[in-house]
Amino acid sequence: MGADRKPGTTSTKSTTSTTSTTSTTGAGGIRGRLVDILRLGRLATALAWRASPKALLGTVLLLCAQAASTPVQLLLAREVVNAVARTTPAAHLGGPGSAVPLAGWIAAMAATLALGTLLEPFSRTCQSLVGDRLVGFVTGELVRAANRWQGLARFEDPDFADDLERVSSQAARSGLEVMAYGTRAVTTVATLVALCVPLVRLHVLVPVALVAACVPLLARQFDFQNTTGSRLYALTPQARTLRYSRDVMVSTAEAGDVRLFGLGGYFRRRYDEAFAGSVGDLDRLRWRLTPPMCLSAGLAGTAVGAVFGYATWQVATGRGSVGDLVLYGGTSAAVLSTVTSLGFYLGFLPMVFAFLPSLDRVLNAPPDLPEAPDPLPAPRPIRTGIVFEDVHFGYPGRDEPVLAGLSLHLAPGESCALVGPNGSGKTTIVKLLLRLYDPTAGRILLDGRDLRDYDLADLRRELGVLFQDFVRYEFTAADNIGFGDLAALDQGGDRARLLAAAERAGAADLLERLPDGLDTEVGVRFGGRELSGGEWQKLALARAFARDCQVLVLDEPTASLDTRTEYGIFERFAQLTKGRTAVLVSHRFSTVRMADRIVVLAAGRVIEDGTHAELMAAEGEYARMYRTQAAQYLDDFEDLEVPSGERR
Ligand SMILES: Nc1ncnc2c1ncn2[C@@H]1O[C@H](COP(=O)(O)OP(=O)(O)OP(=O)(O)O)[C@@H](O)[C@H]1O
Repeated sequence: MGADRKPGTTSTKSTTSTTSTTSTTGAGGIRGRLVDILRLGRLATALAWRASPKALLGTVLLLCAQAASTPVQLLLAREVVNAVARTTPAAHLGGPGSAVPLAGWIAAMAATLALGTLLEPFSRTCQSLVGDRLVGFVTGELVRAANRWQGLARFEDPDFADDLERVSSQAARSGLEVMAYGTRAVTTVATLVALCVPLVRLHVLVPVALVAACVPLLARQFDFQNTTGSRLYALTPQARTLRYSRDVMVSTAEAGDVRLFGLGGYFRRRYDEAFAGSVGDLDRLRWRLTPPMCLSAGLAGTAVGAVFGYATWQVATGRGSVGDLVLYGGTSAAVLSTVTSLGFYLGFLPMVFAFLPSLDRVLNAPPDLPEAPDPLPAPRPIRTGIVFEDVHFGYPGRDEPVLAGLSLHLAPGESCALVGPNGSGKTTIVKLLLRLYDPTAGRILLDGRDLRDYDLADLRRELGVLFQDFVRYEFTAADNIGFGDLAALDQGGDRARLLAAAERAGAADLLERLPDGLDTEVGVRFGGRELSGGEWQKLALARAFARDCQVLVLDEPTASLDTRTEYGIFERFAQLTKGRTAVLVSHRFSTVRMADRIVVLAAGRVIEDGTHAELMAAEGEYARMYRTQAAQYLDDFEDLEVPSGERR
């Protein structure tokens, strides 16, 4: 689990490991940790710089200017007070005379104050600009990285899901935070030194004692930020659970179910419990860290009071001006607040650095499927077909195999239906054929060469697919079909091609009914026209048909179609799959019968293989399943006068 991974470490297991990262634990020790921090700092600043160089530069400069303003203001305050004192009967309290008149000091003081106040909104604006651009930039990089992962395993890895959660929740802005908190920490140290200089005039031990008294507070501040940051990191899996519980309650997809079953209150309670668990944990930690922080704050405050008392005594005994009193009092108070801020900024950095490795792992994750060094183009035409050769497969993170020694040959141009009980491995075979996973053992050959030898993008261009859980793109109907072949959309919209694909999928009548035909926005998310389940499936089927491919994979292609539409596809199936190798997965025997050949699976193995007639004659598992299927449904289907030449 992600929680077990130490914050700040960049080494990780399996698919999420990166070649560029180094472990920060073990032999490397502190040196390794420092090297890692430097590398991560470089990554973060490079991202922030690439997102918005001007705004980032502006932010850093403004933060430096803001840091300089406090000591300058205190020095000017001293001069103003002294100048005022010199105009009173107690002129000696104003110290030695100055060439600059009182008005000059007041103007300088007012200008510095105004400038300090003015800088703040500018600084905030610049930080917001960098922050927004950085989130956009990092999201762009994330999408780019995600496009390099061509398989599914990484998306199903909970560790990686935690990393993605961290990237979206915390790490996206980390480039800005490293820059902003890093700059603030450095400038705060500079401010601290600048504040200590005038205090030396009071007594050389004063700044030393004051800083020493503030160090415990600095340490406690750092500890508070650092510890809560680490705990937040460890709570990522809970954060994901929370997000899921929230999404279930507010998403359109689950809205009907949640209302019908009255699950709103139940999910609310689950959310509240999970939230209370996470927040309670953080609360306890914060309360535990607060008393030592109070004690150290008390010590630091006492030290400031002591400095002020000492300065007052000095002035009262004629060893300083009233301006000095303002300067020393203000400076010692400023030292305290500066140290507090320094602890805060320094404490924030480990938290930022804890989340940064997730960003690093996600952005630099290597391709998840091995790529051939010299990949072959996909064969055109396919000559000998597809062979599953003693294929074994188990999903990552699951012990039991799904396929155990599956062997199967799909001849070119042949249509093959996979049937079998739920969980027998039909969809898994399809996913392996599409190379969404690689077999654990054995090979899948296309024209005698392992699928892994081919250029993946080229291979996938030859695969048209309709997934069982097909995607409903809430764009236009044209987009839903054209996503099957982007060229049909890119070329200013090859409408004829889109319409032809719709026609093949039995979606022509649907397009006629839509108010703007192909240009109708579908789905309610953006106020488009909602479609029925079957209508969505027709568009998804059209998407599969839109691709000029040699292999067609249809997983439950008719599950939501009405009998007549299914029958229409049945009638034209031979023509639709002409010249293509087709793999059909279905529980509907009316669909299964469209195929030239039927392969029956059980527990990841082929138990029967033949045509419908052969398997019926064999009186085996297929015949039994066929007869068990709802007789009424089959009767309805057969009533639709199937031309004898079409039925296999
Ligand atoms: N992404 C996954 N991660 C882990 N296990 C999975 C995953 N997908 C499927 N499985 C498991 O693999 C087995 C085979 O699933 P598969 O989807 O291939 O079956 P199927 O024959 O297509 O089933 P159905 O008829 O219900 O669609 C099931 O036991 C399932 O729990």
